[in-house]
Amino acid sequence: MKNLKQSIGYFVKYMKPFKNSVLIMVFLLLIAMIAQIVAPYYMGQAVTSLGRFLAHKAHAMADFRHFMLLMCAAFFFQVFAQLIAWVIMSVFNAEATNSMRISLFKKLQKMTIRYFDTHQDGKLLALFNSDIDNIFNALNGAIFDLVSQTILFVGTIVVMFAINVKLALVTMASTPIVVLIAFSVMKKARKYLDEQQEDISVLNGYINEQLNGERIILANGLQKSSIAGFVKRNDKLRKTMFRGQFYSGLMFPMMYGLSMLNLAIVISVGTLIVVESGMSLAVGMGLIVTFVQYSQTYFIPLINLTSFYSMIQLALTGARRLSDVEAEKEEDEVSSGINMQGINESVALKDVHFSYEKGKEILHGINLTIPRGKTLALVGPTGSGKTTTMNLFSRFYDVDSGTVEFDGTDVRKFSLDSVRNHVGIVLQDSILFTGTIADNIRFGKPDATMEEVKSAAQKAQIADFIESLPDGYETKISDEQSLFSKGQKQLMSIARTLLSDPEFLVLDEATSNVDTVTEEKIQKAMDIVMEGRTSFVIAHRLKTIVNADEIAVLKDGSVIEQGSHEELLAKGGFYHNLYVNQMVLD
Ligand SMILES: Nc1ncnc2c1ncn2[C@@H]1O[C@H](COP(=O)(O)OP(=O)(O)OP(=O)(O)O)[C@@H](O)[C@H]1O
Repeated sequence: MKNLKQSIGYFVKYMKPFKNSVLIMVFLLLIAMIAQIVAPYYMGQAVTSLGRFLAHKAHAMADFRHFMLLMCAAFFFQVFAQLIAWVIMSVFNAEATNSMRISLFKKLQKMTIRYFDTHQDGKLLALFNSDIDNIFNALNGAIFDLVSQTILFVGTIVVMFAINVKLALVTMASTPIVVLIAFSVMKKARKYLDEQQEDISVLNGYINEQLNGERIILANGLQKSSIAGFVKRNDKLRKTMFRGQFYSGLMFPMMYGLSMLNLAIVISVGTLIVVESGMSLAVGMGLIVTFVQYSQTYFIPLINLTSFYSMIQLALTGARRLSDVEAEKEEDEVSSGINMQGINESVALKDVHFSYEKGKEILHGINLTIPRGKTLALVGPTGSGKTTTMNLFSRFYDVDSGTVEFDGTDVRKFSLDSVRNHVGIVLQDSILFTGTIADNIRFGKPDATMEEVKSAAQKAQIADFIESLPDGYETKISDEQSLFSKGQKQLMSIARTLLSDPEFLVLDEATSNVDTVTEEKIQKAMDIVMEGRTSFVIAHRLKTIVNADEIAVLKDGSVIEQGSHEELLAKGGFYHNLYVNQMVLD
């Protein structure tokens, strides 16, 4: 029930701006349904008039013509009003799902890094290509019918009672059985349709993860186990899909069968009632024809509503999942807080403790200070917490205790906007976006001139490579992203950073997997980008940081050694061993 309330709340939120259109649509459908409800009455009256005419009452012909005309007018209004209502609905449905899509994308842009770290990309994509699609389909197909069929259902009951109470009761006699059967089948269908959406999202997440890791799968010959993982998840989806569709599909034939049975009851019991009441043949015939029609218009809504059940259910599930995302915690308001002006003294971590999950501390009281214009390099074995430390500087995560300080002020006091404006990040796995190389380099400074772009590329040691491409700076990235090596991508990312000129640079160097020539280029580009700039570098190859002003060694979340390259070598400790081992490997 709570889920249903949540889903309906979501729909109400996105339908509110279109309430006038919805009201006009409901009004038009009301007209259409009234026309549909009165048509059988006119048809019955026409049959009665015809009966009278055949019984040699010549004046009844005029009545016959009159009722036939009214019946045709009713049909016309029904079709016309339905057509206009359909057009109006199509417009507001497209608009409503459009704003759902935009809101979802905007919301995702405000999410914390923690959210992305804990949600698979594929599952997030399923929100767009499965949940919103389901809502669109339901709005387009089912909502129109939900409104019109409800009006038709209620209207038919009212008119039936107005015409003949006994026959109305006969027509509705089977309703409790119908509702009981429908309710129990729907309950089952609902359970499996809910599961179906969850299974689609799990499968999407798996496909996305496996495709991203295709290189590793191929390299390790893991294709079989990858396929087995897919088959397992796909099989679960197949089963829930079958069950969901089976139970929701069961409704239509069952309801249709019941409607036929009901029709037989209306004709036979209705005939008895007509005969017993001593009506004239013409009136009796007209009445039976009218109620045969009403028995249909009474059952059609029930049949339609149940046949749209799965569509509506999928949309309700989608709405709940989307509203769950809307309720997720966002990053702090980007513009609230002090505006960071720049760095005059230092950037520091003071007694920082941090954990991703409660009770599993990753950093245990880190103290690091980077004076303005200096470079601090962080080295340490894998899993020691280097990336975690880096994430704290840009406030991707907040500390459990202690502080991250810029010029002695807690980073949480600054607006996120200004922190991110002053902190530049070059990641190990640099991402290039769709567009040209030039677009990618001017990413952080969209108004940069071509001269500035070229100069940044020059300093980042990537200009020669870019100029060797047939389209140079205008080379499109979309399809060729994979043509660039990890090192080349990082050099472009360094060029991007040079152009946006941040006061504080956080750099995760990518030299671990690149060839010697690229390594040298990265080294040179790093030296240029860090020159005179306050910088924090995660180093994988110690050769690249021998000139750093300060080197800190991180192990199991604690800084165990700190000093210049020479000091640390002289100490003969962990850093010394690390360095000697790497030199041997080189
Ligand atoms: N998003 C996360 N959620 C939970 N635990 C995490 C998350 N990211 C990292 N960890 C854990 O935190 C610890 C430190 O990881 P981190 O990535 O900071 O190490 P690292 O020194 O950068 O390693 P590497 O050199 O391999 O990149 C590891 O035990 C890791 O499993």
